[in-house]
Parts: sequence; C-alpha cells; structure tokens
Amino acid sequence: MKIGIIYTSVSGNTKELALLIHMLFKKENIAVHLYRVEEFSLNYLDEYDAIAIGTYTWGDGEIPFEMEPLYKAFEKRERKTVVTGIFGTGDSFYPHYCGAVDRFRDLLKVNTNLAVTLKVELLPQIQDIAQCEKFVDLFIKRINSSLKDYCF
Ligand SMILES: Cc1cc2nc3c(=O)[nH]c(=O)nc-3n(C[C@H](O)[C@H](O)[C@H](O)COP(=O)(O)O)c2cc1C
Repeated sequence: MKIGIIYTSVSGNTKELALLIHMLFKKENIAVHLYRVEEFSLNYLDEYDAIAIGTYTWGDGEIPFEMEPLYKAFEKRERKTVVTGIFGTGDSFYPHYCGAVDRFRDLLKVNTNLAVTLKVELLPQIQDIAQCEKFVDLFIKRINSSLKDYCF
C-alpha cells in the first residue's frame, strides 16, 4: 500500500497543514510519503494506492498554476480504485473560499474514490486539529474499506 501527500504552498499555511496531516498519519503508524508538488514526478502517480492533495487558492477561486499538471493528470485518468482526499487553506475574505479545494473535490469525486475534503482558514490553529484528525481517520477508514472490496 503506497500512500502520498502532494501539496503546494507559497506563504506556508498549506505546508503547515500538510505537515500536521502527515504527522497525524504517522501517529496512526501509517507510512506516508510527503512531497511538495514540484518534487513529485507524475510518472509515479499510478504507483500510489491513496493520495491526499493539499492546495491553497489563487486568483478568483482558482487552482495555483503549479497544481495544474496534477489536476490534468487526474482529469485524464479515471482511477476509481485510488483513494483520495483533498485539503487546503484559503481566506474567507475572498468570494470563493478555498475554490481550488472545491475544484479538485469535484474532479476527484468523479474520477477517484474521494474519501474526504478539508478546508482551513489561513494558518492552521489548535482548534483545527480535531478536523485534521477526522480527515486522517476518514481517509484511513476508506483505505481499509477499499481493501476489503478488492480482496476476494
Ligand atoms: C492574489 C491572491 C488571491 C487569492 N484568492 C483566494 C481565493 O479566491 N479564495 C481563497 O479562499 N483564498 C484566496 N487567497 C488566499 C490564499 O489561498 C491563502 O492565503 C492561503 O492560505 C495561502 O496558502 P499558502 O500559505 O500555503 O501559500 C488568495 C491570496 C492571494 C495572495
């Protein structure tokens, strides 16, 4: 079982969220590879059984340009067996709060086995930890149930 977190971050908010989620997986004794999107080769995407994606939102509710190749890769392939989760940070000052998370969610819901979505306002705070734990818990539960589905 290969699990990855792929994230992007400019000012550090989404990086903190990705690190927190990564740490919570470790706490559950689940090995997860953590990558900034620039470090991740899309050639290896199909090797992963489960992927969590982390993104901030840019422009008017848009996906950051560096996440577009990843978005397009999921647009091209339908992989209903891969478990996914999408998380991100945004600023509710903007009309389309965490719009990039919504856009990934809509795509992953159709083309993958989307388990969970999480939006956090700017830098994660102590009160966000419970939601992050829930993200990890639901993600792991979905992996476990998908393993049962594919074990004949
Ligand atoms: C030019 C610009 C446009 C933004 N547009 C949005 C937006 O449409 N929706 C939103 O929720 N946040 C928006 N944000 C806020 C960022 O997504 C937010 O600050 C995020 O936490 C940054 O993540 P990072 O620290 O990981 O780079 C925008 C920020 C900037 C600078």
